[in-house]
Amino acid sequence: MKRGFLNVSKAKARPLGPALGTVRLRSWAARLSGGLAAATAVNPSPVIAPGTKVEKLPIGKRNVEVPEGYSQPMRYVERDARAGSVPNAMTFTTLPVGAREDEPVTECFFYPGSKEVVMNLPGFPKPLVHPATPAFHLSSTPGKGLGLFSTRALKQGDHILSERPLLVTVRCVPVSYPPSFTRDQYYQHTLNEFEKCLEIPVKRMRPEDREAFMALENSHKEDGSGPIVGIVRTNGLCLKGLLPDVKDENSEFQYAAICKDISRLNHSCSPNTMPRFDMLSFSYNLFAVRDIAKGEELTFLYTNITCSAAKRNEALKPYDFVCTCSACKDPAASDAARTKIGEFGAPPVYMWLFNHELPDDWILTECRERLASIVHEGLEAISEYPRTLTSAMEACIALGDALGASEWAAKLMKAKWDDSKERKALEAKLELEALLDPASLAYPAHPMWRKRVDSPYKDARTSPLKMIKMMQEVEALANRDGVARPFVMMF
Ligand SMILES: C[S@@+](CC[C@H](N)C(=O)[O-])C[C@H]1O[C@@H](n2cnc3c(N)ncnc32)[C@H](O)[C@@H]1O
Repeated sequence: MKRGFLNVSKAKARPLGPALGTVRLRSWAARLSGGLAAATAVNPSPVIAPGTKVEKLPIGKRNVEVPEGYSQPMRYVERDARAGSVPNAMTFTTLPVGAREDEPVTECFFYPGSKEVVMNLPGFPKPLVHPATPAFHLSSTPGKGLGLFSTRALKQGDHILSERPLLVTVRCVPVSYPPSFTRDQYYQHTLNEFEKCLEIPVKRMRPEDREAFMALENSHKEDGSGPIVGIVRTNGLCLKGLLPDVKDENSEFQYAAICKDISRLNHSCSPNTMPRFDMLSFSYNLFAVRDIAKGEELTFLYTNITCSAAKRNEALKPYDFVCTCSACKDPAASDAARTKIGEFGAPPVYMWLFNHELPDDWILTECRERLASIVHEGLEAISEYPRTLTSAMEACIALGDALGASEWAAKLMKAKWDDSKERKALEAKLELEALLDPASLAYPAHPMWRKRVDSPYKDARTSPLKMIKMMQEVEALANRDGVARPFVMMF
């Protein structure tokens, strides 16, 4: 599954979707000079700088000849698995290091530093935790090939499966090439070199894992992709959090993960499941984003689903199918609703907090309307859903309404697929659990507690000093716990 959202805005990049098929390159005119990065390569230009041009790998029928003699020699050296990355060289490794034979493992093709990001996590590797009773099975589905189906009725937030990916790989390899290459030759050369690199982790896989990997769907058989790159482009999920020193949120999406089961999920523009990656166990957990009936097909989003049906189907072209979900079949009303949800995001609680020209119930009315629209469109999987629940919960806290806040906290608790920084901050302090109880001391201790009802800024408009203090307080609240929450101020 390709999740083609590397080159979209931050807000749209948030939903974790399937993704590959875009490749981050330095500008075409600049011509890459770094060598292809194998385990021993020199100057692999590993982490592409923010702001560099994003280009899509080719799709459709192609047959491009590449002159011989420009392929980088691959020298691949096995080192002690416990050893870290080699500076300026890509790393092939198996995680977790030293796993038992019956423990699932992931073959990795990493930029320098990514192995350490994982290995240095306190508590890594945590064992996988599976649901007590199996919740899915694999079966064929008319017109879509294989797919996953529920084996029992599932409630929103139910855990469906856990799995370590078969492969985690960088989404492109920088290659060197002569100025005489055409753009098409350059793309083909990139695909050839990427295939050569990926042969290494695939060869390293356990035989049963290699068999499962090579049996995955390939929708890139005619565009010049080799068999492994084709499988990666068809089945890769965007994976973030593996780069050291990330400054640009979009550059986090430089890895793709290919899974035995999750990669069998078919696309829907109103998906009923969402995976969340857990770095400590190095595994995906798949959750139901709403109630699912026994026997229903489990689905996932391959692309941004808050745009028009025409744009979605354009983005789905690399997967070689046309979506026939109800929103695509009847886009008139759905297109407008989805575009609105995508454009407006979650209701801006920090904008309302001290804006006393807006009524006290303004934010909750907005949240309820937006949630109704999200649920109507079947978009619970997108980040706006938990963010709207968070806005509603925080609004109640700011109004001193612990009972109301605890009801929103219970809804937010079920959104277990939410992997936002806000959610991680709540989880780190076990705050969400505490907020489930309206009598909890977590309420009076909460930084937003009664901020709106006890606001000293009701007459801020008449005092520039108060206005400045108010802006500082909003900023401090929005950026608490080291998390930069989106906030806007409009007065
Ligand atoms: C990641 S695979 C999903 C599993 C795949 N059906 C299989 O048999 O392994 C992606 C491929 O599944 C098919 N597919 C996924 N979603 C689909 C949909 N909504 N309608 C038709 N085909 C779909 C397309 O062939 C696509 O290239």
